[in-house]
Amino acid sequence: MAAEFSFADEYVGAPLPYDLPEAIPIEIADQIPIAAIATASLSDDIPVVDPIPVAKPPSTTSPTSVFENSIHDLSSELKNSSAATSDFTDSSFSSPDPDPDPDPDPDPDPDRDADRRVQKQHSCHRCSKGSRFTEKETCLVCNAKYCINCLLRAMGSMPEGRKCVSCIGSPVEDSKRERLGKSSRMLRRLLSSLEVEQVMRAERCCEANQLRPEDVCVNRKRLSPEEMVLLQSCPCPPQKLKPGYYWYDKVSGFWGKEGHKPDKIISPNLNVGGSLMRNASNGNTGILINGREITKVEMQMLKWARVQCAGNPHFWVNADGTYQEEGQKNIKGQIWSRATTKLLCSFLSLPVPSKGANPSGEEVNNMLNRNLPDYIEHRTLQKLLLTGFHGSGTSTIFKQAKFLYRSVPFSEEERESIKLIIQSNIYSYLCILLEGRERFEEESLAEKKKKQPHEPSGTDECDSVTVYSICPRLKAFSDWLLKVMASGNLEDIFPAATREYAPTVAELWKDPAIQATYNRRSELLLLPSVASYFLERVVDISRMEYEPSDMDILYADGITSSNGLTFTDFFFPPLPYEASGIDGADQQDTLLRYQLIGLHTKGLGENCKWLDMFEDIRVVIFCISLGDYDEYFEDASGITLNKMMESKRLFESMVTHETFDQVDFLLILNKYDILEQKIDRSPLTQCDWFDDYNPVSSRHRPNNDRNRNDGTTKAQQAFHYIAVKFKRLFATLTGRKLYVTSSNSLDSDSVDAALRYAREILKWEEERPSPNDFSSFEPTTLSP
Ligand SMILES: Nc1nc2c(ncn2[C@@H]2O[C@H](COP(=O)(O)OP(=O)(O)OP(=O)(O)O)[C@@H](O)[C@H]2O)c(=O)[nH]1
Ligand SMILES: [Mg+2]
Repeated sequence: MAAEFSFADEYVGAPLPYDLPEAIPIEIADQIPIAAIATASLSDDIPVVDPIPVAKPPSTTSPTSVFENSIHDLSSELKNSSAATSDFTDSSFSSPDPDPDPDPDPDPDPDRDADRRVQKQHSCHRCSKGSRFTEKETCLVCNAKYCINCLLRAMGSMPEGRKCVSCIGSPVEDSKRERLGKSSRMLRRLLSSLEVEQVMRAERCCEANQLRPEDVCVNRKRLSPEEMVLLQSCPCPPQKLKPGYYWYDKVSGFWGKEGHKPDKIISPNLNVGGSLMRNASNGNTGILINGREITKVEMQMLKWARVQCAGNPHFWVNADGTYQEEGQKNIKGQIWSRATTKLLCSFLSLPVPSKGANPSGEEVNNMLNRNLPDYIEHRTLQKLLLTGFHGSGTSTIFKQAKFLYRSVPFSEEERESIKLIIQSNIYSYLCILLEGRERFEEESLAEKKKKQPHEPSGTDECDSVTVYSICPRLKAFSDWLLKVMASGNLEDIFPAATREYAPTVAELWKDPAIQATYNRRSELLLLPSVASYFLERVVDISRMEYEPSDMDILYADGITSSNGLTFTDFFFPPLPYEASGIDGADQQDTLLRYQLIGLHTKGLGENCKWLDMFEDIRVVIFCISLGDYDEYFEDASGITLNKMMESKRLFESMVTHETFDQVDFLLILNKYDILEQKIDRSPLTQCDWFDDYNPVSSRHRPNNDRNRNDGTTKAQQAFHYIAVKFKRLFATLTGRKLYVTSSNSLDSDSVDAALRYAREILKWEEERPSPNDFSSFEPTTLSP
């Protein structure tokens, strides 16, 4: 070893030998020509990356043979290990080639001397130059070594880390997994630190370099990709998992290699692998824990823990260590209750529950805070894009999602800014009302005049008063406020002055003229329905110490980021009935995280050009207000348009956008409550697109009463009609099926149901047969 150090010290400044063998004979080290080392130093013109993949270097360990060998080692280990494995006859495991070609590149010259063989073995795979002492980088798959001049040509941009181009996509040798993500000196010389970081990240996180689920067998069943994710991302996963055969006791969380005593306690209740076998750990004590015959050391541990073992009892042991005998209902004790038991376990090399373990299974509720490996994170994050026409309720749905699924829906900072928005919104609402009042006053005066054109105007004052008139003091305040708003200078008086004026605003709001104006709110196109909710409490809301309630936040308008994009990550907590008996599929659901991306139409750009950004969206949730059918707005050029028609236009451009040509759409027909309120007085045919609406109706029955023929209400009929209209439109435009649901986004349960429906759609999509699979039938019904 001393020789190695002196060797390295001698060549300070030159590249140090890479992969220096444990013991280098000093004579060889002394013979290395300095020139040979110099060739390994970084040349100024780093070779341009060769885009054409180089031929896969011949190797004594091809990717498959490497992998097969590890399986082979494993099965032979298991075969030898115990009688328990002798009946392991899973024929689905391909038996590895017992004698893989020992040398696919046989030496043509059997007389070549040992030094030359060593030289070839250690020279660069591409240029054949260099010796074992020149710095080289090794392919993680085939072991080919490359010198600094050839590395980039051989490995390209390294999308999966250090692999020859021809090895990309192949699994890495298990023994090399420890090396993943640990950069080498050569790489740091060739690439910038940012590039090195990127390559290392790719090496660590790309899917091809992960342990393959089918290489891990739990309770004699190979894992599926989902089971693998579940296992690796649970709160107490088996650390440093390698290919192999394992047993897992789901009830207690005990985990071990087949034929061996337990060596870990992992999270219980994971639905992975098959059923636990009695002989899983090759025990021969006659004592059973959760159906597995325990080993002698475990029996010893039980005895020390004062668990009565006479008569070979069969125990049920829970994750918290409590145990009971099979067939008996009472808990007999707790294995870990005595401090000495844990000590003895470490003495016997038996696992004890880890501090972080949460035996109650509460971890399911804490999934959001997990630290998932990037590749799992990526695989388990489902993106849902939420958008819709202005005022359709997307922000309300978004806020509901935060309230429903986030433990801290809004930070202190967010609440503070929402508070200011609410306080200033009040003045916007009031101004809409004041403008409306002026308009209505003028109209009614004109009408008055029209009715009595020839009457003598002796009582001037009386003539100029209408139900929309306000007293001079309030009129002066109104004029001043409208002027401030028109000049866009609300910020100048807000919030200080507005606090002062809160009592005047309250007085105005209560004034009969404003109330009369408010009664005609359907004519005030810009007045949101929540105006009265806030105006009622203007004095309270305007106070400095006002803190918006959840309801206030939900109702508040205008909480949208400047670029029109907001997002929130969440997972669906199990519903009460799900939590009691989470089955396999549902357990995997709780693992999936969702990202709700709220996109305001103003962020879409012309012709929805920014939609290209959303290519990894799984479901588009398009929101339409059911109340829009008889509502209008003025576009930029002053043309009055029907809101439902505009919603339809936006819907058409979204569903036909090429980014979403494979993406499922969920249409939320929102504001169902408003439809219920107005359908009786305002026919659906007000919207041109619905002019053929002809519901089966019972004339003498009120809105919410059941229709005599089929038991549906008017609102339900209208909803069905609109849903089918959109389904047909979608089918015509895309040839696909549209999912539709109704909601009232002010009601959290309704939003929860709608978003869970989006989750169902994702599940169906995953189960959906590929287009080539003609054996299954895809329903094409248009009914919602
Ligand atoms: N009655 C009723 N009101 C709703 C419902 N959903 C939303 N609103 C109200 O409708 C108004 C508009 O809702 P938002 O969620 O702000 O709509 P949006 O799609 O974000 O609209 P913009 O961001 O302004 O384009 C708000 O005042 C909401 O409180 C609903 O289901 N029923
Ligand atoms: Mg919004």
